[in-house]
Amino acid sequence: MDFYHRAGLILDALDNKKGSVKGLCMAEANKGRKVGEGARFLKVVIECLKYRPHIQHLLAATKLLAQEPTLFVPPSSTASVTNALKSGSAASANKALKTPKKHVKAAPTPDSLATVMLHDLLFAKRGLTLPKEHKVRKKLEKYKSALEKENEREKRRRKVGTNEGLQIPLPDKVASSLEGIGKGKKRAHDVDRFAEEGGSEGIIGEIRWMRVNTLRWSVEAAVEWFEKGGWEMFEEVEEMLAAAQSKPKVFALDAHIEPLLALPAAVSLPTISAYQDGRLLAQDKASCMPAWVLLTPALADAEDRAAARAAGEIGPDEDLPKRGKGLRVLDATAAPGNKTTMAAALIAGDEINGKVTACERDQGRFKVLKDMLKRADAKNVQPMNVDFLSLKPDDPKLKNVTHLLVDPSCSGSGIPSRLDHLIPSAPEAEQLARIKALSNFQMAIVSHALRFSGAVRVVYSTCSIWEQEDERVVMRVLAKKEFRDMGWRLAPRDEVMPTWERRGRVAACGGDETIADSVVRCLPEDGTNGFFVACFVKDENAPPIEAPAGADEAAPAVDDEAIDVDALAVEVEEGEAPAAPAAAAAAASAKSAPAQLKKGGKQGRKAKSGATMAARNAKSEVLGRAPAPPAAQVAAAAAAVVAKEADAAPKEGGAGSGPKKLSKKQLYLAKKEEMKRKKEAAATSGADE
Ligand SMILES: C[S@@+](CC[C@H](N)C(=O)[O-])C[C@H]1O[C@@H](n2cnc3c(N)ncnc32)[C@H](O)[C@@H]1O
Repeated sequence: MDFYHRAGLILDALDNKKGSVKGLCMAEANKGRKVGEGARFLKVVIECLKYRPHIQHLLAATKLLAQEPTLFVPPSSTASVTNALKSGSAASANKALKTPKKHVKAAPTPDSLATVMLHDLLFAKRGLTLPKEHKVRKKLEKYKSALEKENEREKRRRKVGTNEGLQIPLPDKVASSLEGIGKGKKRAHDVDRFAEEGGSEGIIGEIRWMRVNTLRWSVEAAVEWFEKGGWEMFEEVEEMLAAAQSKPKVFALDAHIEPLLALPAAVSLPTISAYQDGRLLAQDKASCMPAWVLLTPALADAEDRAAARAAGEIGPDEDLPKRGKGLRVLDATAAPGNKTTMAAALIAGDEINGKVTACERDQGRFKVLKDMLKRADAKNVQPMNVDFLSLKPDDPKLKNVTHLLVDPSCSGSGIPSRLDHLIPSAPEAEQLARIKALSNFQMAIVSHALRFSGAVRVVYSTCSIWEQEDERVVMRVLAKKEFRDMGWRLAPRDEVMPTWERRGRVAACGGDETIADSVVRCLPEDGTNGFFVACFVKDENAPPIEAPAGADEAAPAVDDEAIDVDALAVEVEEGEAPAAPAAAAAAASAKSAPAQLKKGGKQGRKAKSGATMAARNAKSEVLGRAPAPPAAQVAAAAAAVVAKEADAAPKEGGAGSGPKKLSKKQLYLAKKEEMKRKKEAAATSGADE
């Protein structure tokens, strides 16, 4: 009965807009820590939501709740007293009152509990999972034939042949992304992880994004592993998608983010052993952007240093950070840990010797974060179950924190697979009030990050498509004299995914095109979740920037200091969304999609990184391709620098000479290309003969 109560509680929480389907199922499962429970809740709750209007009809038609007022009232709960009193049953109210306090548990409403139980009674293959002698079961069985009769009547009335016809239909893509939940389990806890990640993370439209966890593996090893397993690699995601029509085992390297691979969405995660053991992680491309943007300059510097060391220009240990003196990242809002583990992977290793401090306020989600750290083998992360806002930005222990990730709770309006259409939406005014409250909360979190004494780079991101949570938060920051006086400004486009075409909305930036161009937007038509990324950089030596025109106008007239963040605590869980106000949603998706997946959208890191750009050019070279147009435009300046550097470099043989040392990946690609050429040559000569 406990499972039914808890599933009923999830339905109640959904009715009260306390979170997303997935978020609430996982939160409830985390309370019990029973392996596989998250997936079980998710499956049952989704099924109940699909049947809910029909079950409501059955309850009304059979008058079940009125005839059995205490049947769905759990005895040992305070709520049971209220519910029992409401139902008019003195006996059950008395019983509830006598229950000792220590056993008091939250109780689902009779309506939600009845929905879950009727679902199992009528529609689940296994039927009700209660012992045959259980009182509730015995009573419900008495109503079964009346309920089934009404069910058949309803099928005839609605002209549907099967029970499935009585459900609220799910869009194909959403339905297929949920199909694998609970199936193909190798180890029982994989089922929960799959439920957590499989529904939304990593799978967008036709693509399943997988990040190579470089804490456990390398991109080269991953490529080799896939190819050995009979998978064909494609240079471009679009080509891979075209090939996927006829071949299931295809993959591509992402054009913008190095450790990212694209696979066809139809690929089943539980069948990929490298996913099972944490060498591959399911993570949407957009969700990889914040850590990438935060750390690319540091990575480029590290590559420069490594190249100089390899060339003998600096000593083997020179410029290496001393023990404990590496880069310090703070992830302000970390669970479930996608961005934390990515940041940890990017800065691991001697050259950067980086560490991440990961804050998570929510206890249940903190457990999820710790699981993820274990799975990713992220030993360079210190997780803290703490409210980020309670940390002192001038705490001497945190003075080495230079880079911060700020990915606060948001409306989640950018996530297409959230099943929002299964839940009745709140009135528009209520939705707008919630978005405004979220925007204030986000402003409070990002403001707190900017106050950290050592901070020089702060990336702000949301999986929302609403301007109030995106550009307008940025505009509020830029409007604040306090931050401008500290030297904060927006990082320019060439540091923030320069070759990603979809940028911020100009109107939301008070008409300032430079600001809009400095930030990144993503939409599902780009092959990602809806997402937003902005990067603030501090330059204490440069004169403070001016407040941008329109900044005050764009800023809601709410003082971010006066927010009761705790009051929002439940409302702002990850991925929780008010349904999109229709007009805004339509406007967002009507915007034409840039060709993000097209050839050559290569992400240039910092232009000054000759080594990094050289790596990219070399990759194009070994594959026998000229850089394709969009990348070429943006990378032209950087490529020129590289070409100049290459020209200026002493020729082979001299000290520190020769072409830049090829990275493992370049070597791998070169080797591969050579083999391909040999094969082709052999084939051609054979044909010639
Ligand atoms: C959008 S999620 C973060 C997702 C995460 N960055 C990732 O990529 O996996 C926001 C998280 O912030 C947490 N959170 C919200 N307010 C917080 C606060 N004041 N301090 C610490 N964590 C907070 C929420 O509990 C939630 O887990």
